[in-house]
Amino acid sequence: MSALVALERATVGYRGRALLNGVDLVVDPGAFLAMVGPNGGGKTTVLRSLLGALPLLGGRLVRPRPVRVGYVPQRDHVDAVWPFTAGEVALMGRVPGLGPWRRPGAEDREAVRRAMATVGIEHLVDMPYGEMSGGQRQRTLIARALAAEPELLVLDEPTNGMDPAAELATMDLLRALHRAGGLAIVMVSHRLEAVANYAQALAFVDKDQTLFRVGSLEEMLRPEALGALYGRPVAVREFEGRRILYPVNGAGGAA
Ligand SMILES: Nc1ncnc2c1ncn2[C@@H]1O[C@H](COP(=O)(O)OP(=O)(O)OP(=O)(O)O)[C@@H](O)[C@H]1O
Repeated sequence: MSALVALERATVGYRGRALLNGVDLVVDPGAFLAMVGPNGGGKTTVLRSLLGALPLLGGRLVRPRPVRVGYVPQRDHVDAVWPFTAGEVALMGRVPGLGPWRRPGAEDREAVRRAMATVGIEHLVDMPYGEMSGGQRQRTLIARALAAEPELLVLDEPTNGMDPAAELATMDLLRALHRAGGLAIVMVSHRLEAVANYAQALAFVDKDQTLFRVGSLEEMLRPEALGALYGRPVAVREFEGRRILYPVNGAGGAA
């Protein structure tokens, strides 16, 4: 089965200045990949390069066929004073497929209703976006992306600034979406622990360490890979079925 999209030996950066070189990244149908790294480490830059939104400075972006992508931007980057209801925001996800001069029709409204029901906010369709909680806004933005009926859902820091309960609820929702429909998911997070119980593959990104490394969850949670990201020993333990990460001192005890 061919990849949905891939970067091959890519150099990513801005205005001729490379942030990272030699980036190899393959997104297969049904993948669940999380890109993790410190703030400013280059995660969004790699994501934008993968989506073709930022020209590569070297290497290749491979797109074997057109792929429908649903993009969920960072919540904080979406203006909360938009004078729109949740339903109207979600309907924006249909706009790229409408073509010029076509107004949304019954099919578009039905796609929006389905998307809002999928993320559990069908009852909030008439609520002003600006009056929603952070978690509700996140669901609205995910519904907007799902309304486009994507094969690949891309999310930039979907749990940023959320309390632990809202973070878990959002990650549970993404897992349910992934399991339900063979949807491929690529997401960015600066918190490894937020994604270590959900993603199937991880990419560690930190331009300051010239680090770009991608592998299966098991591979990337080994001490050696974690040490490369954090610059110190980090251990993973399972507690009540969930992985927990914590720094350890040289002797192997908790720091
Ligand atoms: N449009 C731009 N032009 C020039 N430099 C940029 C641009 N956007 C981001 N950068 C720089 O690229 C580097 C990586 O930024 P990027 O947003 O990719 O990091 P990130 O890992 O996604 O961070 P965060 O977790 O804070 O969103 C930063 O030093 C940033 O200042």
